[in-house]
Amino acid sequence: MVTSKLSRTFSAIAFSGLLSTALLTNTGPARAADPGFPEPTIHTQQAHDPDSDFTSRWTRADARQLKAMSDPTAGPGQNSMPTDYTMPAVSHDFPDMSNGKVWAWDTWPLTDAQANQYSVNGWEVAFSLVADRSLGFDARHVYAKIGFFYRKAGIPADQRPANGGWTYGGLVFPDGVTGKIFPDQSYSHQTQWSGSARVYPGGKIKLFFTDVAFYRNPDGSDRKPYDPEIALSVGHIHADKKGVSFTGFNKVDPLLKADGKWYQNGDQNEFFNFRDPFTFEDPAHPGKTYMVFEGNSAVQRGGRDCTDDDLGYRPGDPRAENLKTVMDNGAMYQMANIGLAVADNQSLTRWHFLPPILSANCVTDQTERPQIYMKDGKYYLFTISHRSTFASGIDGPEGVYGFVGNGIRSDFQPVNRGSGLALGNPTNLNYPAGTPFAPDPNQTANEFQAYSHYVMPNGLVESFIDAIGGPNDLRRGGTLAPTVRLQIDGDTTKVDRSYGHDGLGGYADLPANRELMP
Ligand SMILES: OC[C@H]1O[C@H](OC[C@H]2O[C@H](O[C@]3(CO)O[C@H](CO)[C@@H](O)[C@@H]3O)[C@H](O)[C@@H](O)[C@@H]2O)[C@H](O)[C@@H](O)[C@H]1O
Repeated sequence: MVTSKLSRTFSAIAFSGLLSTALLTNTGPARAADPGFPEPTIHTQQAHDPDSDFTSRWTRADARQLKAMSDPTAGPGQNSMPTDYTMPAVSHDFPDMSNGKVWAWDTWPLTDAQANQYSVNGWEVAFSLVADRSLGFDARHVYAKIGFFYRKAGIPADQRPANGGWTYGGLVFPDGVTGKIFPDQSYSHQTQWSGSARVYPGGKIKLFFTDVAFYRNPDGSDRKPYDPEIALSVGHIHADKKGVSFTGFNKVDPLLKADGKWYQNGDQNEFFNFRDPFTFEDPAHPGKTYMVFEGNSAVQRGGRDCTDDDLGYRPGDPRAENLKTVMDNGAMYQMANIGLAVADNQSLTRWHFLPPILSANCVTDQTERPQIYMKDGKYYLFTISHRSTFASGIDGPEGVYGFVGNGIRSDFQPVNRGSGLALGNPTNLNYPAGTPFAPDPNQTANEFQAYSHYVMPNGLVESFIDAIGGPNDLRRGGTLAPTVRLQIDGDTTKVDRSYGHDGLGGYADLPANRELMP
């Protein structure tokens, strides 16, 4: 499981000439029947009580639309995915926001519970997972800490330095604060994973994050079982002429641990996913605070637990797959879900689980950094997923997947022709992962250019650069990518190519839309 994605990628660069013979289709649920691909599942978008046990499904019939809408005639060096849903190519000479100080990846701005982004006394603030540059980039997850960056607010992106003008402010937590929630503190590594930061009048900040301990195997071997808990720490922001600093963050409250009932735990699967809390208030349920997070369906790893509903084919669809065959091919190892929890008190220190709002059984194993985004009365559930975590028989690019409904618990409709793809890296789905992709002569691969996207107000999307280039000119990122803009409208989203330069805005641009003067 610790295989480096890039090593997998480049060992997979084998031009096997797997040009799909499938026909190109490009319409949504109402399209004419296509001989190669199924119709997507019908989703009503209907809202359900958040406390109910209705879980929407991202089905295989939905996810097969990803391939259905890819261009089977696109050859090596071409993107087969529609450009409306593809992030424009990032150039190989990208700037570094920390000027070589740290690797930076998952990033979240300072927001309130409605996802408004705040500048504080004239400074914009972003939290990022960071790791020392002496570590290899792929080793970063085990050593991640939450750091922060700040920059002057109100400067247009094209008037800032190329790297966005950020100052690296250091780590958020004093040494030894996190990790204490684990009763057995014999871990070999303690690390901090993603979350969200909510600001309150006066500058109080509630930082929700994933507290993680990695334990050494008894035989000393490399693979380490791990233990993640969703946690809260409270601090204060200080911002003066010189810059930004924090106090507090010297205590951690454990909030949620995977329960094995709705959310898979380590007894069921040592590779389970449980992390990335995103809290929000829902205008439809005043006085309550909810949280979405990444989880897995609570089944025993490898159990044959997918159902015909997870496949989601319309009755009589001749392109439907056989459930037994799907599981014989191993798809039941991919059992992602998106969880929901609700706070039991105003200070947000006590929470309880509700059933998941989305499952992706036999579709993908990871629905990471989920977030709820509200626009025009609609509720969008955005999440990120990797090409490598899709189940056997499903293929899609690294990037953002979106689902639209009419409440936080809805029969969510995957956006864009039922596929769910909102913003993918340039990828040719007709070729194995890692097949060189050359949108311009200076680049050889962009399939892993960006990841861990977060959708900000006005449809702006930030992400970090993972890797650009091929085996001969590979450059790892560890810094934020150019911001892009999505036009979000009903059940469609589209990359706004009039934003920035052909759709690519400033590097690391996370503009505040509100000001806080504590
Ligand atoms: O089971 C333990 C594994 O832990 C590592 O990987 C964790 C995941 O890291 C990424 O997830 C995010 C999104 O970028 O990054 C944060 C951690 O750095 C996390 O909060 C986010 O969800 C990857 O995107 C995801 O695929 C990984 O599973 C490690 O890499 C593995 O080798 C295991 O040890």
